[in-house]
Amino acid sequence: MALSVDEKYELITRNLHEVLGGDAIREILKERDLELYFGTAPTGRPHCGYFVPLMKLADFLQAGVHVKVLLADVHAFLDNMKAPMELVQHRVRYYELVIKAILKSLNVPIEKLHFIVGSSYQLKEEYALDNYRACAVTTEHDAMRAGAEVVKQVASPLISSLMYPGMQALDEQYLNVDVQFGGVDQRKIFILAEKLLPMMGYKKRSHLMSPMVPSLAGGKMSASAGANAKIDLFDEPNVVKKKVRSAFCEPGVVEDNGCLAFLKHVSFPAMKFRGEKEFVIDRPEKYGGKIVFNTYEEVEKAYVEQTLAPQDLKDGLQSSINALLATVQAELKSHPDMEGVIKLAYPDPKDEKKAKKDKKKNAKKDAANKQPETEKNTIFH
Ligand SMILES: N[C@@H](Cc1ccc(O)cc1)C(=O)O
Repeated sequence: MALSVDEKYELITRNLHEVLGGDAIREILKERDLELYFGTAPTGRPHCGYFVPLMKLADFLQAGVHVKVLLADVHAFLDNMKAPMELVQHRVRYYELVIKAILKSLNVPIEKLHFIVGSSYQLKEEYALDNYRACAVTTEHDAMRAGAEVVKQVASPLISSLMYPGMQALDEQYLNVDVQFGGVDQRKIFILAEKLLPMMGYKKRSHLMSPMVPSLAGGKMSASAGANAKIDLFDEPNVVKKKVRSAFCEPGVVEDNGCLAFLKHVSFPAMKFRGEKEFVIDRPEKYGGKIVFNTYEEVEKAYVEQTLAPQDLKDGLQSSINALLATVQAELKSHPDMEGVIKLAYPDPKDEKKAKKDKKKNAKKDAANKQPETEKNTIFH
């Protein structure tokens, strides 16, 4: 069934924290399909929090948007070498498989989904020159501010981390899109892009931002949340159960409640995509029996009125996460060499230690031919 412009706009912007340039999006939708990109720096290992932006990608695809996923390998390196160059190519592969598996599990059409690796165009002459042009009109102060919530903050910022925001802005031009989508943590970079591109003679793009969803431990879902709060995509059902059980979930309180947030931003939209109509909490008969909800709003209302207890909410949540993960895992495991991909992308720290030791040994051997390394890995100290 073809969607109207209003229906598309509603689907594209639902559950977002902020929309910049919504009018321009509407105008384009009247004429043609929207072109959008979402960039992700393959630094760590994606966990269940990753479902939040991906649910939005599902909305975009459902609304007929051409979605480009930028696997930002160069950015992963520029950000304080969060991912060393040797590892980043392997992580790019893992991220692509994960994103595809998740979107497939939601039954959304993926013909309009494309993956682009940053280094495939960011190393070309034209981009490099534009990057220098961007550097020539961006102050150190503005670059620092733009990256404050994205790039790792250190006492002596590296030039690479200052180049990061400007290059993210340039990507909008080089990926030839109408819109960039990301978490609201990207806001300052988006604002920089809205100023920088017109200064360089390029078109200003619209920006869509998803909210930062609290983790199951309460607080922003980020690398700083404890390991127990993060559910890995390969976690077994009993591990998921345990992690959800230990989640922070204050009775009757919606704020900072990672369980409710996950239900709102992931479980309910996922259910609809998968054609499941009801959210069922299988409460034992002696505690009142099964509870059925049709919308997230109903769950929230019951929770606030305290007719739904945290324990029961968690029970429903863990079974919904496990149902989602079951299809994602089946999809990922159907890859002929999933284990090999993971091993290369996330080498066992023990093997890494050994590799480092070997490297040191070798380095000592040819130390005679080499200049001495500085302690801090900087030029002046
Ligand atoms: N800044 C994004 C990654 C990204 C990199 C380059 C882009 O063009 C877009 C997004 C992040 O924090 O994950």
